[in-house]
Amino acid sequence: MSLALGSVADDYTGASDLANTLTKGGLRTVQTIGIPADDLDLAGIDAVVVALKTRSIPVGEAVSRSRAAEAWLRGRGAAHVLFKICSTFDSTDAGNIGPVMDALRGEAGEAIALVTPAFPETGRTVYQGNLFVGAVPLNESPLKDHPLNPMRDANLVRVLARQSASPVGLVDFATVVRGHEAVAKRLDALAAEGVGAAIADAVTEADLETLGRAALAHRVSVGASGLGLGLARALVAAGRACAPDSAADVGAPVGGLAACLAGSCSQATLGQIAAAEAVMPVRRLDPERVLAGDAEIEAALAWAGERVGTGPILIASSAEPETVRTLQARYGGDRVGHALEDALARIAEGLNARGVRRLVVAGGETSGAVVDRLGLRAFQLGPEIAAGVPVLRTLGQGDPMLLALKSGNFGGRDFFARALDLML
Ligand SMILES: Nc1ncnc2c1ncn2[C@@H]1O[C@H](COP(=O)(O)OP(=O)(O)O)[C@@H](O)[C@H]1O
Ligand SMILES: O=C(O)[C@@H](O)C(=O)COP(=O)(O)O
Repeated sequence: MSLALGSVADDYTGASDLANTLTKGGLRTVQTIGIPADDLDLAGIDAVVVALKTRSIPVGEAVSRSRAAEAWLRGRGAAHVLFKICSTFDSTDAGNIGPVMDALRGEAGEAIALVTPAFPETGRTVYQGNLFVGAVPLNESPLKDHPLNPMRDANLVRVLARQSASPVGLVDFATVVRGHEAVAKRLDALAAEGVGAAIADAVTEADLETLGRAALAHRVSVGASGLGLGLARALVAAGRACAPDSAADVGAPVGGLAACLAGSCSQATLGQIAAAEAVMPVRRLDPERVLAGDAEIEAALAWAGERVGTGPILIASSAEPETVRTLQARYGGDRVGHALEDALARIAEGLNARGVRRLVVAGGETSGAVVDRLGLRAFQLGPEIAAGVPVLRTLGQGDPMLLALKSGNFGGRDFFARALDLML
């Protein structure tokens, strides 16, 4: 069985977002955590999204892990590999989007890679190479305050050029609206000038269908879920995937206790935590106490143990930008980030040991730490909770669990309650 599409994703929430989009686009999709075990059953599967945790790790490791995942996908017949990045282009001048893209493009023997983070369903559009989040440029959006990768430049041609070894060009909107052949020509012309990557404008799903069709003529592309949608539709139109008619089904209820964890400090997640206070007990971790030792984790687990038997609970480390800045200035951003991710992962493990089988996690890095700590390896896709966030069911690991791994920025104010309603 050959895969119609492979994807290497730079974080776990991003991978579930893409797997959700590919499923909606008609591809039977599985999400794996890292390179799958050899016994993963790929019968009837069109696409595999290999989730890595490479967005905020040293460049060399991000490159080598991404290359290994790409090699695995190619070995399963994937003619095209999408490097799934964040729709808000989360990265720093050191990478990791540019270096991983350069490596995958080199590996694929391609002269140029099409790049677009556009995902109109969640308000991410690209015009003249500038990324908009809703109505504002990226650098005016809440992403300017991200704890790990504050995004302070909306011009992605400039942003990517700082990270890539080759020059970066633009496939502008006027070209995209002329269709996939015009895009293909523009890519060829840029490649002939020695340009190694082109940011492509996209405002609507129709633009992404055009870009998906153009990208499919190459072996590698870089983008968010919007490009995934374009690729999925192009594959179905070309008869290379068979568009199953049944919607994603998460199978029989798993039962067990339910809990939510939040490590994202995005404006969306802060609002969702505030809304959750009305419907479930919420405990806020004290980051200073987390940095001081294990007592805060033990206290949170004891608090949860008294409540989770009668209904879902939420434990959060999330804080407003000013509080985050103060803490980072005192202890260092990396140290704080890792300590809080690790604390929430250990709390997830403790909750699981107390019978929690349904778990909602807010935050990409946070989800990565939790899923790794629980040792989860692969997921089947369930129904969509909000744009970019599906219900996931663990695959091939004994008693199933249900998870929702939410990008910090996604979902409406009632996200936690809504997720739990769909996770039975
Ligand atoms: N109170 C806090 N102060 C500083 N950093 C925090 C706080 N709470 C969480 N963090 C860190 O912020 C980062 C949030 O990243 P992530 O989980 O990927 O969320 P998002 O999906 O919003 O990007 C994590 O490293 C997390 O540990
Ligand atoms: O493309 C997106 O916006 C998401 O799929 C994504 O990658 C989310 O990353 P986090 O916000 O770090 O969870």
